[in-house]
Amino acid sequence: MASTQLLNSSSLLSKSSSPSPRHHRHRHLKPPQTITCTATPSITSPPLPQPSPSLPTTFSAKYVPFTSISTNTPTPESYSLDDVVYRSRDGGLLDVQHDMDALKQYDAVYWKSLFDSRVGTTRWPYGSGVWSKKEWVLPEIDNDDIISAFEGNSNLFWAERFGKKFLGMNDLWVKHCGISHTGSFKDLGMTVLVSQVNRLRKMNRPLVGVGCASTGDTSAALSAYCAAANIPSIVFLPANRISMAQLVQPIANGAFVLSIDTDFDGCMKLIRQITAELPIYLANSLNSLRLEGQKTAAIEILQQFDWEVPDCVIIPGGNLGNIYAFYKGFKMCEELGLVDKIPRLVCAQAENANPLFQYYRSGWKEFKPVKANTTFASAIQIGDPVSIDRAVFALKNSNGIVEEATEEELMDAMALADSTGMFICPHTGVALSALMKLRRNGIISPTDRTVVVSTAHGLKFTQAKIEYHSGGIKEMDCRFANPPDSVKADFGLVMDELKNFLSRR
Ligand SMILES: Cc1ncc(COP(=O)(O)O)c(C=O)c1O
Ligand SMILES: N[C@@H](CCOP(=O)(O)O)C(=O)O
Repeated sequence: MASTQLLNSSSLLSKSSSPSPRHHRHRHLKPPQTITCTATPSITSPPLPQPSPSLPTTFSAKYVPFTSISTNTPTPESYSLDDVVYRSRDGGLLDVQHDMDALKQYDAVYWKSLFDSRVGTTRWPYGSGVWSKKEWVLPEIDNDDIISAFEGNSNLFWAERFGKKFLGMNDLWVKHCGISHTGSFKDLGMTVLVSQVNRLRKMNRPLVGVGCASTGDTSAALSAYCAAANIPSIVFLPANRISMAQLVQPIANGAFVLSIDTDFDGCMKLIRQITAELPIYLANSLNSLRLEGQKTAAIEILQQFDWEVPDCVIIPGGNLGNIYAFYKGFKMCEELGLVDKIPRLVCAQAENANPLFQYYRSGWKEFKPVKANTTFASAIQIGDPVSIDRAVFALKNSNGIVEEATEEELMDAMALADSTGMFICPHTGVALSALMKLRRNGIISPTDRTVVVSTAHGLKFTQAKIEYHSGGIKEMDCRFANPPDSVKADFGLVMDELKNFLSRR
């Protein structure tokens, strides 16, 4: 039932049968103010500042070795975003570096006004929460090459009841990145990556498809965006380790799906080897393009708070790209003067897959990959995260914290959140458990403005919820289970049940 609901609600799928969802109407029209090949800032509303003719009208970005960012050392090594490259010459990570000098020519008021003016519009592609920040994301792409489902602009939910009831907090927020086209935050990165592949294929670059290893969400996003762009997608899934709802997504979207008898880390190793051999573009977050889209969620949070910076942001971590993406989004806002500080970042891991937590607890002495054990937070069952260096950098530079959650803690937290009207995924349960611990030990105070990043839709994880609420999980009390009562179709018996229920309230 969960998967049916998700598939029915996907606007990507309905696109082919119904050619004119509201935001596609303008796609091939060029309204006077639309930016085309260059990223000329364009503003027409009277109160918005106009770029002066003497200021730059194009922006650019390139790949540089991540170490040049983390050590703040200029490097001659760089690559065009049109190159197919995932690693620096010495085998390290890459990062997308924007021409900050050009961006700094415009003041903070300009950027805030520009971004705010695009929220909720139907103007292609700026109505997307990602592409509303195009100049900071992928400035040089032609608008017609963009593959978007108007992702982003997700609800920043005031978790009033959860905060007050369980934590004594009045300023707790949940950023629902999972309420999205394919049901997770991966849409934010995938629109950027697939758009760039679309551009490269139009430039006749010999890319036969796009591939990823996945614990479920990356593959769902990849296959949907590729289907929309008519680009072949190839996904490697760890056999029997992802939810049925996640498995059916790439299948339905026409991906070539290999269910492989290994764990995620094994699939990741294989896809890296395959993409080194074949002209298949790598879609995992090792590819730094993905993080450019994901970082917009951080910018969006600031925008939703009228550019006030929250005290703390808690993010569940697996392959560890997202924690860096959030850091990058916040940092860019600080560097360009939109805010004057960044929030404290917390990365939350499942105890059963906690290599970052162990590294943190050792005082950052030595990183050791782990064999990730089964966890209800199956999308973060990852023992050898590719973005470990990015995550450590983000945490060290944000006074960051790493926390972990046991299976019982994460499932209880999920059940408690659901009981206050949310319907979250187990990964968000991990983040909420971390928050509960940090509140208990006083690191987060009752008045701290705190944002928990919810990464996937709860409907993808109904099986975990069913097991919890039926109380059938080994060695777990399932304290907050709410199983249905069975009763015969008899007025008196139904009345008895109801009286019983009401007397307990
Ligand atoms: C639902 C969900 N939450 C959290 C994560 C963790 O994100 P990251 O791998 O960027 O740390 C993932 C994927 O790994 C995910 O699918
Ligand atoms: N949770 C992820 C794991 C892969 O992460 P990625 O961000 O590197 O693609 C998934 O859904 O597959």
